[in-house]
Amino acid sequence: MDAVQLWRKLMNPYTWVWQYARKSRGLIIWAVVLILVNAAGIVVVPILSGMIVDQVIDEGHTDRLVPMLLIMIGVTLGRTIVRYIYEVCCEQVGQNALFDIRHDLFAKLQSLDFNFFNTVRTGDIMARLTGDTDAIRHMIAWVSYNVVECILWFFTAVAVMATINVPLMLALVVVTPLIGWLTFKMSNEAHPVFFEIRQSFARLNAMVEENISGNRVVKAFAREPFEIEKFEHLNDDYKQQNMNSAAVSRRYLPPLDFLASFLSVIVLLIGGAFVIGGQMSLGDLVTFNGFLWMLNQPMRMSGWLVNDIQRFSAATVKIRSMLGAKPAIVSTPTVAAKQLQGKVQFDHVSFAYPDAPDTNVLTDINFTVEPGQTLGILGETGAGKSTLMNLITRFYDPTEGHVKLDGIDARDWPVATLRDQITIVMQDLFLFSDTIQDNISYGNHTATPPFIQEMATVADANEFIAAMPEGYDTVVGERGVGLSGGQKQRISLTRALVKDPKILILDDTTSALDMETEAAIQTRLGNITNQKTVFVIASRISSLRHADQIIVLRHGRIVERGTHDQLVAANGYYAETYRRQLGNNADLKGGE
Ligand SMILES: Nc1ncnc2c1ncn2[C@@H]1O[C@H](COP(=O)(O)OP(=O)(O)OP(=O)(O)O)[C@@H](O)[C@H]1O
Repeated sequence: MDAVQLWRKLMNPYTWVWQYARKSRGLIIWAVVLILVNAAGIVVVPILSGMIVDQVIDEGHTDRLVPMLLIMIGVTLGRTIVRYIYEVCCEQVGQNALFDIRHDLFAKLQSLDFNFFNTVRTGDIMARLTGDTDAIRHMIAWVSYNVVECILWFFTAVAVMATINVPLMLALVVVTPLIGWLTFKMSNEAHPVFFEIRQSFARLNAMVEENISGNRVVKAFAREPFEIEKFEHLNDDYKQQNMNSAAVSRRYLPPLDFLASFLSVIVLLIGGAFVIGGQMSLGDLVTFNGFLWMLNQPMRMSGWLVNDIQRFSAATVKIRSMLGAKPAIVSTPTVAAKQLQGKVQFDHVSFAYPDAPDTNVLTDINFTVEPGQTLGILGETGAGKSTLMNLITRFYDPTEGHVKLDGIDARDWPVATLRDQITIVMQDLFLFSDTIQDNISYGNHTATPPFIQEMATVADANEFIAAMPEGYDTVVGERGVGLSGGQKQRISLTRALVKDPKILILDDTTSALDMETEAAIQTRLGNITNQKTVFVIASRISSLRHADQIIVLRHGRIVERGTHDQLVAANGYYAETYRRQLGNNADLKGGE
């Protein structure tokens, strides 16, 4: 790697963060000006201290004491105010940048598809949105001005000392390369440690997140001690990683401190000799002593600042990797957004999930559903039913063949058009922590209350919602805590119906309901869905029997297809399931 490449690599995190900070250029300019003013003011007190010794104490100009003291107080006060203002400016720049970074991260999250969420754990994502973004804010709001201050103080001190006594200044400065070398070594050692701390924090976060989401399973299996042990293990790892970082600091900070203290010794020894030899006044020695902390402070700070810079650098890697993640499904439409008619064709479609590319979950699927028709899908668990539906909404693209909507490949439609007009009621029911009303109107904010109630009646939800203490205004918890499985299913179905899609996919939507409720819903659904193309995945024949076509999936292939009567006559898996369910429940027979 040549010097230019190395420089680019080192500057990479800063050029990246500059995109976010540069919007606050005005504040940054103010901060820089004020930092310079502060650095200029910092020399006043040591210089005046020396002058007091020489002119007031030594030469007896006592009348100069009060003005000098007043100037010292005034400058110190002024510097305090100036420092306060630029600290506020830097914090503001940091918060502005943080706001935009969080915005971009969240927008990126919305653009990523199932492939990303299948592979990255929620806790890890949360760590990026919290700890990592804060490391960046800390860099802009605190580390940045401290680094500038340290550099300015150091060189100002060196410059002023050079005007007083060059040999003494050189004697002090000669120690600094050693300090630079120690700082550089510490930085090298700290970098991997900080990366590990960050990873460990993400693991801890992911575990806690999973524990909270899965708290019912934990309690049901009385596995709290196991969870605590698992947490302890990760907690211990996090502690250990932080201890490792502290160990690096512990190794380097004492020699750095020692070198800083050594500077006082140099001033006293060499400066003292100059004073005794008459080459320097006592006042100048006092001034030199006053400047020592301006050499000292940057050296002491440098170790900590390097730590913070490493943390910043590790955080940018993680954040940028998420911002750079590419969704597999991208909208590159060749047709304009328009109303779907509802025709769905699968043309020699095969599919394998990206994490298992050699295992076909669907193989050579062919069927056509005309607008307004209903397709019923039956199949054993894991046969590929949900996967089939995920291809219609373009949550995934087929590995082979074409999924066509109104005769056009799904990849040629704008993704937003597909998702807007195709609604899927998933098996994995999710309700937001919000009112039932807002959950139901999630896909259609303009839905009127009478329409919502009408759809809730179709889904057999109106009655139980109305009976709740606050009716449609009842707040349900994350994942619909406080509702039964069947109630959640009915609210999810209402939500889908309120969106009034052209294509409706029901993935085992009524499985938690009793047969009578399910049959009532089916009848009412039949009345309102004659203009829609409907896909029904179900394990109960009663939910499938009225479909225009039914397919049976096994190991990702269509093994039977036809109407209810044809399939019963064919005497295959469908007929066998039908007879078994018929034997178990005389109602089915009655429905014939
Ligand atoms: N994200 C994924 N990555 C890899 N394999 C997956 C993924 N999701 C599902 N599968 C696999 O694909 C196959 C089909 O799953 P799918 O959920 O489509 O079946 P299904 O017929 O809907 O089952 P069920 O009736 O249990 O819901 C299963 O073998 C499953 O393990």
